[in-house]
Amino acid sequence: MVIVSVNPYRELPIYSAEYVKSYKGREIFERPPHIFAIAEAAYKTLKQRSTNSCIVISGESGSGKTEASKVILRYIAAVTNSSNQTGIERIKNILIQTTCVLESFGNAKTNRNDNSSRFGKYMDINFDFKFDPIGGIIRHYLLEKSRVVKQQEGERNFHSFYQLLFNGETTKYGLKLKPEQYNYINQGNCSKINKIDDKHDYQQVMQAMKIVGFKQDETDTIWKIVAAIIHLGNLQFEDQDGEYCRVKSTTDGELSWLSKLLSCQESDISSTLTKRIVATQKEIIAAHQNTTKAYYGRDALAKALYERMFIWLIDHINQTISIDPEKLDSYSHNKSSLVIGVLDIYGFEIFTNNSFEQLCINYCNEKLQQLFIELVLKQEQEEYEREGITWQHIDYFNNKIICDLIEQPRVGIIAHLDEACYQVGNVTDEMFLDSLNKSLKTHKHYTSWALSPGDKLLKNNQKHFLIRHYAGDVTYNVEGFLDKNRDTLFQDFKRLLYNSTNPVIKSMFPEGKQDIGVVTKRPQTAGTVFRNSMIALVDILSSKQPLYVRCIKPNEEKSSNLFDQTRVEHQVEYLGLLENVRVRRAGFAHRTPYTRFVQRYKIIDTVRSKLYPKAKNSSDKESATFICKQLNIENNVAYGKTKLFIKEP
Ligand SMILES: Nc1ncnc2c1ncn2[C@@H]1O[C@H](COP(=O)(O)OP(=O)(O)OP(=O)(O)O)[C@@H](O)[C@H]1O
Repeated sequence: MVIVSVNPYRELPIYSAEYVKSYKGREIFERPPHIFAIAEAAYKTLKQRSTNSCIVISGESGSGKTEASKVILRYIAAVTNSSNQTGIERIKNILIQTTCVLESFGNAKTNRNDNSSRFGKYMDINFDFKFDPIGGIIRHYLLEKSRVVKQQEGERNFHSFYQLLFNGETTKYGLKLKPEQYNYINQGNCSKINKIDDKHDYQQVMQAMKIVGFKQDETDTIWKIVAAIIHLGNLQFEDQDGEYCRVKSTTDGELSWLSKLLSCQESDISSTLTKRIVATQKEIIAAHQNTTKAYYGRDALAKALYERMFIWLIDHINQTISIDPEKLDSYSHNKSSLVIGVLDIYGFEIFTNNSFEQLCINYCNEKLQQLFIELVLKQEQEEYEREGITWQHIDYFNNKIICDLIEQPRVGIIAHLDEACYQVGNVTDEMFLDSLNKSLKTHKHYTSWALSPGDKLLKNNQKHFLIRHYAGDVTYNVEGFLDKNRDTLFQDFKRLLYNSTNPVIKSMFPEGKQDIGVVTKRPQTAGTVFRNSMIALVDILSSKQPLYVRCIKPNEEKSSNLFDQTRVEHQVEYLGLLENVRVRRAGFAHRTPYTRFVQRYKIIDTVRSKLYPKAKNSSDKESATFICKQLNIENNVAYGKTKLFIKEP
């Protein structure tokens, strides 16, 4: 089942209680297309067939995925349990409020969307045997943490930073300067934007955190971390003879504020930022860092702090909403609860400068498109062939070749990146690009400046490679790829924060417990972790009955050139919607095994119903044929080997 949702970019009066009522309990074909209809279909799948389903929301950045996911959550909350049982009401409320918290810490203004999700989210909602929500679990995917220290022109850091700076209580965090004066906040030159009221949003987040169950000291710690990162960005180093450096003393006392906010000793912070503890076979020494290395370490610390805090937030939410396995017995008959999953993940994006994160985001969208092709276009057509139904094959572009290009072991882009990261010696981003060029020079969906110097997208971009994605060509700048893939946080920083006297901060860095000199296993690279998480996500989605929301970003009001393909046409094309309609129109919307069909509809067989189960002498297929004849729907059905196929009325 697929619904196409075009972002209206304005409030429409179509989500009211009246609308909920008009979709509740209705079949999908009874009412006009609506996100509520998809949510209702998922809920019906659960109720009528005791089958888990998932709603996959996809589309490019800014097409309305997050808004659609919120509409779905609100609908499910509205149609379930109205008897006001406190436990269920509490869960429903928390599920809705988590969105507000996650948007504050995981969303940011980009050049494509003022409220863009910079992480992926998959939420399972658990239902009990009365089909009421009893809990849930959120899985998260790669937060774009590089944004914490670097933003492109016209973009902002995560909303949380501005919510803290504009809420009027900044003095308690030592934030006395204007937002434009903080280095981690001001790079996009747009701290304040018209469409977002940060002060108001801060109040809402505080309220939501309370409802979700954060204790006061936990909420305080979260904002202290955000404030500490802002201070960290203004911390400067001064050179001492080219080899050494020290923290520059400033009038704003960043170091002392960092100490207060992170509950760590000022001297420990300073030495961790300027020295690196190295254990040799004989001794443990503190190696001095030059300013370049110190700034690198400072940025790594800021990114790690934010990422760990974000993961801690989600873990904490999960602890509040996840169902206790011990109690599953009282919720369900078979020790497992029924589930509706909702996937809202970052959409396909092309910026002026695309980096490692865009490669991951666009790879994720390739995987989702592949799943759509597998489930909606490929399997559908294969089923007709398997069942022996006459079928005219409908062609479509299969993007598996692009998924392979990125994810294949040994030869894919991620494998090349890992290999470059694991090599000893001074391996550079350019060397990684060379290895791609050598290995992928004949690949239809890969090129680079060295391979196609005449390509207009690659002109003068010697450090870029280009992937011909299903949704368009994207050039990626390799600068920083190795570093982002290694994703190293020095043990010194983990030790520093593990020794914080704030228990929440301490709990975010458990590896800091390790003694100096202990050799640990090499962690997986960011690229491999992401690839594995995408493969696992596809497995989760494939195990459920999928329903699709395909979001479309509308055309600009003033389209620049009438002869250009419009943005909507482009999306319709790459999303494979035309092929989807063709398969659907030529095919059969409903199918059911003969046994189940006869079991359910034998009552309609007025001639022979009294004879059941004796009419079983005839096969289920014969009985089904008989029933269809009586209903006079023969022209709309096809008889497969094991299933009856029925067209839309
Ligand atoms: N159904 C809707 N009604 C009104 N406005 C909407 C609706 N859907 C989206 N919008 C508007 O479009 C903006 C972008 O939508 P949204 O954040 O849901 O996009 P997205 O597809 O999740 O993008 P990203 O991939 O960047 O996270 C919203 O902030 C809102 O202003």
